[in-house]
Amino acid sequence: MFIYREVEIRKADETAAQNGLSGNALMETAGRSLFLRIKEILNKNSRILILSGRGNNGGDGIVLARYLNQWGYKVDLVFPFGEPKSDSASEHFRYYKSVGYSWSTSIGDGPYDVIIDALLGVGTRLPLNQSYQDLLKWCNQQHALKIAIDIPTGVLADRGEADIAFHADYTFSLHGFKPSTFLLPSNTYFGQAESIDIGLPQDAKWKIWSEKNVKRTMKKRGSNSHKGTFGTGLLVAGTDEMPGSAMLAGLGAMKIGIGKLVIATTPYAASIIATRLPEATYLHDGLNKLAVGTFPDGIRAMAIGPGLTDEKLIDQVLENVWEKEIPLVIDAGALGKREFAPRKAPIIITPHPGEFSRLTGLSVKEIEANRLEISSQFALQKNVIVVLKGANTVIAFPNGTGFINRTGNAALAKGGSGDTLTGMILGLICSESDITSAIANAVYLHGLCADELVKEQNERSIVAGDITNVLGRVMNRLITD
Ligand SMILES: NC(=O)C1=CN([C@@H]2O[C@H](COP(=O)(O)OP(=O)(O)OC[C@H]3O[C@@H](n4cnc5c(N)ncnc54)[C@H](O)[C@@H]3O)[C@@H](O)[C@H]2O)[C@@H](O)CC1
Ligand SMILES: Nc1ncnc2c1ncn2[C@@H]1O[C@H](COP(=O)(O)OP(=O)(O)O)[C@@H](O)[C@H]1O
Ligand SMILES: [K+]
Repeated sequence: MFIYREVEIRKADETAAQNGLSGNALMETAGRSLFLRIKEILNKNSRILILSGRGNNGGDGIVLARYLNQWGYKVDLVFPFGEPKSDSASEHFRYYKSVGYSWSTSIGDGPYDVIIDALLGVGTRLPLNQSYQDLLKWCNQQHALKIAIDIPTGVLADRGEADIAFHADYTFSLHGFKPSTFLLPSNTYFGQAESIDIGLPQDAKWKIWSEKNVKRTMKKRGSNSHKGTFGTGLLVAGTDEMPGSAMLAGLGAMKIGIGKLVIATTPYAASIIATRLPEATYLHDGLNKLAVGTFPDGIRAMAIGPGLTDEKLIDQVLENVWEKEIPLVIDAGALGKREFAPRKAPIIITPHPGEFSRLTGLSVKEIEANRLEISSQFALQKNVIVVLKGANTVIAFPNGTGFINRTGNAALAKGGSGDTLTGMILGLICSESDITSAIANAVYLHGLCADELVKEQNERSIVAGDITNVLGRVMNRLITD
């Protein structure tokens, strides 16, 4: 499942055209593929309205209308803003007319059972003028199944801004998803989003991390393995006031399969956590000890931040460990504004949008409307791996690639779920060899646990501590030989 920005889509079209696969041919494939998918959700007796714009999105609508006509569906093809003007759409319109199918520039008498929006696609520029807004308002008032081609008209391809937009039940995106499918507020207009293959090679920098990826990258442990195989992690977390953050992160790390875990925390926090997590060992007064240069032996990766508040000590600890060649997960209290000096081993930061706003100086609204691009830029500039949390968590790598995670739900919108994730990331970085898939799998499994939990109880009642209770069950379903 691939994600393409407008420029990448244009490049793919251009490359195809330069090498003999014309825009006209691509439009034919797009329209036919759309027909084959859409007919699965249509009824032969339905009255279908296709609203076509003047660009290539409208052209897809024309090809789709031709196939629907050909197969006996009742379809009205309407160009509310005039006849097509792009080359490929004009050619397809000529062919459409030549085979004798009807069309109009005004909408007929309703009611329609299905409205298909082929008005604007990736060429959209906002704002929409009044006549577009009026038409979209009318569409949204109709009691019809609403299907958008590529993106709902009124949203952009790459950014999340949207004012008035077509409120789709389904959006069928061509070649791959567009970033706005996962951004706010645009994603509220897509309904069920699906990607439609149009025969172009897939080489997206951004992908959706899927169950298939998890199954491919997480395997059963070898029978000869021992605790050393899965590494020792150092978790620097928790204070007297927030002992639970260290416990939740600790459970995350241990229950996802770390070999050994050392928790650097306060003696009071340790005394509480140890009753629930006797498997871990404890570095009493850990933050102070690490700040003066103590460091336990044999650590394979470290996470710092959950439940921590003392910025001075945290800065000191980070300075001391910066040169160590172990991956470093920086979360919560350790995510103050910092420079991220160059470092040999990977840095993983796990901000929620509020924390990322402080790190970048951008507003939360701006971040949500553009979370892929902003995380990607930050990852590139600072040479860090960014896990930007929230619905559709983004994982951005310094080489410009990235993943979107689609598991999880609002049950996670509760204190402590981020702490659990930090522990899970630490646990998989220690116990798996590939850091890229380790991070993505931790994020995926964290969300999947919440999806599992809401099958049995209301999302309001689920607490962060429940996540790791179902982690073993969820992993059993995914991890095979
Ligand atoms: N590789 C692919 O993915 C393919 C994409 N195709 C389709 O081509 C579409 C892109 O086509 P285009 O580049 O022609 O772009 P659009 O079909 O999105 O239309 C752009 C046209 O609408 C106008 N426009 C933009 N914003 C407007 C606004 N606010 N008010 C009024 N007019 C506005 C522009 O001036 C331009 O003339 C895709 O979304 C997809 O549907 C397919 O035809 C086949 C291949
Ligand atoms: N609506 C939601 N859908 C999916 N995931 C969510 C949602 N709300 C929160 N989450 C996830 O829950 C976690 C919350 O992290 P965070 O805000 O840091 O919590 P805390 O600091 O209290 O532990 C993140 O992994 C985030 O992606
Ligand atoms: K559209």
